[in-house]
Amino acid sequence: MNEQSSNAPSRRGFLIGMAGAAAGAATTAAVTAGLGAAAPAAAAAHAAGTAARYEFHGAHQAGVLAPVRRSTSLLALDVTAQGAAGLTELLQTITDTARFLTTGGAPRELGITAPPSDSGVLGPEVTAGGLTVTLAVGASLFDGRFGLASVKPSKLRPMEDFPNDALDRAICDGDLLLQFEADDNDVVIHGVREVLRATRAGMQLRWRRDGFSSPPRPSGTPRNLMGFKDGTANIDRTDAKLMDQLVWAHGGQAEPAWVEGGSYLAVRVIRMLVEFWDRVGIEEQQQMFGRYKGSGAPLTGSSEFEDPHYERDPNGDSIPLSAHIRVANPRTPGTENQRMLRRAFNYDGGIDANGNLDQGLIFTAFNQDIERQFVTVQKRLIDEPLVDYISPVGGGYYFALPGARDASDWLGKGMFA
Ligand SMILES: C=CC1=C(C)c2cc3[nH]c(cc4nc(cc5[nH]c(cc1n2)c(C)c5CCC(=O)O)C(CCC(=O)O)=C4C)c(C)c3C=C
Ligand SMILES: [Fe+2]
Repeated sequence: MNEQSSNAPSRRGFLIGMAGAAAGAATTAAVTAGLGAAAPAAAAAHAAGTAARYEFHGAHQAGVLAPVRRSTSLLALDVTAQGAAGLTELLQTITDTARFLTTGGAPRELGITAPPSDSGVLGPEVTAGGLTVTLAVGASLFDGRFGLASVKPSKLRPMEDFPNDALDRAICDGDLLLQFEADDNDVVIHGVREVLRATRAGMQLRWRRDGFSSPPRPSGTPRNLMGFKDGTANIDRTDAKLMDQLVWAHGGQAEPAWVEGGSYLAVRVIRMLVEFWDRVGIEEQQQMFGRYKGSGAPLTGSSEFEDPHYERDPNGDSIPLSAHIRVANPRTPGTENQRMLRRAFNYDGGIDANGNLDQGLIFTAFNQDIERQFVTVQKRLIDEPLVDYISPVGGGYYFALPGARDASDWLGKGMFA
């Protein structure tokens, strides 16, 4: 990793830099955003020109339950470090770098002859900027290269092709997935650059997709690029009991002990055929989702956050039986434990070879059990009318590691216990 490049700081040197960083953080006007009140805190801090900060240490990685922020980058990587020792050093370096970036502070001075220790993209002082860095592992990490085959999370596997998928395998799976998320693009890009710089000899980029979330237009939940509010009926991330039932994996008979506090992450890069979609009448669009485009209200109601009433609409006269929300969550007894924590981002990839817009959704969802939740729901959605207007092209299944509990801990340590 870093010692391969004479310009890059060693891990030990990097840790020395941390001391300055921590001191610097205390002098910034940072707002430590509690997870529950994080969205208003982040918005207020942003308006005031100060930066939100999410606590790096804890039983869980902060990026899982933090509110969706405006900018994200997902990077899938393959590990090139050798053996358990090489992987250990890589994970420690990722942890140390993420700890510094999400805390903020002054980068280490290396003297005038060496290249600077930081790109300077954020100026002389690194702002936390509402950054979270979430590290997840893919099934291929457990293939035997690192002696980890016996501790693989039991449900982790490469992502299969579903009917109607058009997966480009070059943008699927990977040993690791890193998700950077922050209030602004420059904070995300800075984070990506610094983590890749520190780990250049230990891992290789496999695919990357950048995304964004819209501000409320005009209020409530952000909109996707089909113009619908996306995230309205999500599960309540501030409900700790619910998160224990639906998001956090638990070590025990079915899972290795180290997975406690982690979560299965489904990522789907789903292209939207926006040129076709924009020619569909509003009535038909709303019937496909089961919600009003303007307000986000279910077609059985009038305000965004009221529940759809399927019991009053058994034949689908208001919300068709094939509507996206009705198929995804029929709200029938026995389907409650299929719910998942969705975190959707829009992407704009420019144009394709035919001159069509390459836009879509980076669908991400955290699950306690990827089979019981994401896979079950995805199978139900196979024949929904919306499939004519979308094309899943990439993604994968990953396991978001439990959090680093303190400054001596590192992400993934439990796998080696
Ligand atoms: C397998 C899971 C899901 C995939 C893949 C998925 C893709 C997808 N979704 C939208 C737009 C919307 N989805 C909405 C709700 C919704 N979607 C899923 C699951 C998947 N969606 C669930 C579980 C739900 C919640 C249903 C409920 O509980 O009522 C909505 C409505 C607003 C909301 O609640 O978020 C929209 C809009 C797109 C465009 C898309 C693929 C491109
Ligand atoms: Fe959906």
